[in-house]
Amino acid sequence: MVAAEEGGAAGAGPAAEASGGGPGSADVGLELQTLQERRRRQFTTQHSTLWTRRQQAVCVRRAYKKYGSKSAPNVILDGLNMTVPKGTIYGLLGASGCGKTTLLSCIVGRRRLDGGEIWVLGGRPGSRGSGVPGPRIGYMPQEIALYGEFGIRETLTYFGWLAGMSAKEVDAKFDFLIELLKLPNTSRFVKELSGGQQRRVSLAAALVHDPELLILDEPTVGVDPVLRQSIWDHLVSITKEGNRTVIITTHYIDETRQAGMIGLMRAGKFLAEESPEDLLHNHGCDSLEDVFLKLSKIQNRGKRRRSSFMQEIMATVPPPEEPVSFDLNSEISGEFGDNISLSNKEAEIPTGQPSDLPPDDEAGNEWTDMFKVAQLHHLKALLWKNVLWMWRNYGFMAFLFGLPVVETALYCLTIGRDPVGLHLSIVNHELNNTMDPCPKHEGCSYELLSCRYLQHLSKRGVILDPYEDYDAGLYAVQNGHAWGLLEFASNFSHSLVKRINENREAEWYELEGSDVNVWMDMSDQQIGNMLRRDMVYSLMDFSQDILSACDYNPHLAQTPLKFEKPVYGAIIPNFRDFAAPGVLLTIIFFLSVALTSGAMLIERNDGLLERGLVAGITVTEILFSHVATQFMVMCGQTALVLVFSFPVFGITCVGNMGIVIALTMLTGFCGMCFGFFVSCVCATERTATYLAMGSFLPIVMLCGIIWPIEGMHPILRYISFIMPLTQSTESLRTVLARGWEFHQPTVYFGFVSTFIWIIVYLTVSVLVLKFKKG
Ligand SMILES: Nc1ncnc2c1ncn2[C@@H]1O[C@H](COP(=O)(O)OP(=O)(O)OP(=O)(O)O)[C@@H](O)[C@H]1O
Repeated sequence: MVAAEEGGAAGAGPAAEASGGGPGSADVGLELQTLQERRRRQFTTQHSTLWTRRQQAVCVRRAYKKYGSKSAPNVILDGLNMTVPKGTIYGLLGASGCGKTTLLSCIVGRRRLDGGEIWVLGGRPGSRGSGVPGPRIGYMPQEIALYGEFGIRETLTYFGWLAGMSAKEVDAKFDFLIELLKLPNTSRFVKELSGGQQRRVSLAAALVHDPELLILDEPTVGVDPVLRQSIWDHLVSITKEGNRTVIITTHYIDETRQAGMIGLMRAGKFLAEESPEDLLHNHGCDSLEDVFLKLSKIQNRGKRRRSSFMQEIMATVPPPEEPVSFDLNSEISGEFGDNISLSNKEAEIPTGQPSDLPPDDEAGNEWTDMFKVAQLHHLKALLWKNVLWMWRNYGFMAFLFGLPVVETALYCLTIGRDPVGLHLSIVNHELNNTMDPCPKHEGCSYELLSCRYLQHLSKRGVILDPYEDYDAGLYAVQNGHAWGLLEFASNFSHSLVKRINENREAEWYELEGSDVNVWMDMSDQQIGNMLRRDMVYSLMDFSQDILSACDYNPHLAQTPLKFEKPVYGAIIPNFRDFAAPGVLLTIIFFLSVALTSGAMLIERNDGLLERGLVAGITVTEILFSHVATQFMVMCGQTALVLVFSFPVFGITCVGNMGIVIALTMLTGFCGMCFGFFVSCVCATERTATYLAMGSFLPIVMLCGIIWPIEGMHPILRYISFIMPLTQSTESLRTVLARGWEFHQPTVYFGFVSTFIWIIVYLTVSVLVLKFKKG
């Protein structure tokens, strides 16, 4: 209070003297000199060395960060300076949306600044050997970022293992944290806990490995005042010895009175960075909220020149009672005079030689970093977590194993079988336009040949509907009751005999009378072609039947084009066998896409991936763990698909089953990599779903799965050549239908192409994950 009054007097004095040039007594002169010296020191660029910056827990200098495009940037950090001395609790305060989370994510190395520099625990976040991200940090993000299907103990075990703790060490910490955070010691899943309890589990996960730097983004939301106090007490106790530091953001401004230092953030800068006592004292306020309001108002007015802004602040702030010595090692955020930071934090600067600082590497953007060897304890934690997640989501897993079976069965039961029960309208004038059934004719008879032909046609499963006349028969076709109309002339049998016997001498009316006029509904190509095929085959059967019955050589009825047994494939090819290779690979490929992208997006969108990355796991480790666990699932799916395709539904396979299995599994692996790629390039599940679904039909159409590539537009043929499933489909088809071995180029090219796609997807995914930060 005395200091404030003195400050007030001192603050008023110089201004008056400056304007009025008052009496020059020795005392006043000395005071003025002291004051000027203090101001000079406070607003002169501070000397900050690399050494001093690395001595802080966190040191941010001239941080600049924007979102959005260059033309319309949303500047979040605008030349911000921040200094968090070791062993302190640092309260980061500011209005919602001012950029606290952004700043924290830059500190933990998950976002990059667009300008300026950050030092965390003596190193640059993300640089080799800095330990940041890594177990030196405990990070509690704003979102819950926990696996809902895990229990509390499992959650802590996972994060403990990630930090390199043993199961015993986690167990030892478990009871303490349960007690500290008043968590229910039950086996209930995290998703079954209340919102506040979930946040406390999240806090426990950040505390479990006792990190050097704790970064807590709003840890006390939804926590009752008593518990909030015990959390603060714990934070105070862990920082007491000076080797643990806490940065905490909160919307309960007044709880930060217990912090060692407070940074008030607004409009991309700090309004002040002081201890709570100094803030209250220096600004003559009763609450930190008032200080914040006051400084905000000043900042608003401070659109004018910085010097006048500083003058105003100076007028409200008293000088320290003791003149302080100028220390080159002192380190305040306002080293460039941006922050209104008035206290000398000399006392908080650790002295002595720099202790075992990590190497001063540049942020790890090197290629080798991406593939650095995985750490065993990370892999252990990740694999355990993945398996546990699958175990807990057994409904989803049953679906993943059931779906390929259902899809394969559906394919085999629905595609490629000949349509049956098709109707044809028959107008037979040989029966005098009656609808009487045809009498049955056998042996060498030339009577009612139309009926004899129709007998052969109906043997092929076609349903023949007699109509009285042409109009009625055609009407049935036009209304979709029949797929075609066959009309026989009244002199059909007679004309046909003449046509055969008299051959070149036959009259034109005899030729016309022996024709069967056919009007087809060709709106369905498959049905139309199949009926035409049946009519032609029936005609051949009919001719051979008559010729045999009348002791002629039935060979006469055949066309001179004689199709021998095909070199490869069946005499009557089956569309199911043609499409099967592509369909099977598509099923395996897209199931793997769904599994991988789903699992990855769940992690990403719930902040779990982010949290894991801050805990120090690498992209390679995540990739490896997912590949390992999902590969097991994919193997199961592949086995089911192959068993149902070949032994159960009898899809033709004349080739080496080993090649079929290998190629199918490789394609599944390629699908996993595509799923990984989808989850990396898509921000949300919705965009990932659109991408996965959007890519389904183009892949199916372009890869020659439902129609031969030779029938495509010439330009698309080139595109098709490089599509992920084209070569593998061709390769599998060749193995299944031709029985070719691996040394044939068509076969091994399927493997090569799939392998290249795997490399492409993996490389892009790793690059995106590596570089897609803020
Ligand atoms: N990925 C992003 N892309 C674009 N803008 C973003 C992104 N992340 C944050 N922002 C914007 O940046 C600003 C700062 O966000 P940030 O989450 O850092 O604020 P905050 O201070 O943590 O807010 P709160 O206290 O509400 O959590 C906000 O306006 C937000 O909309």
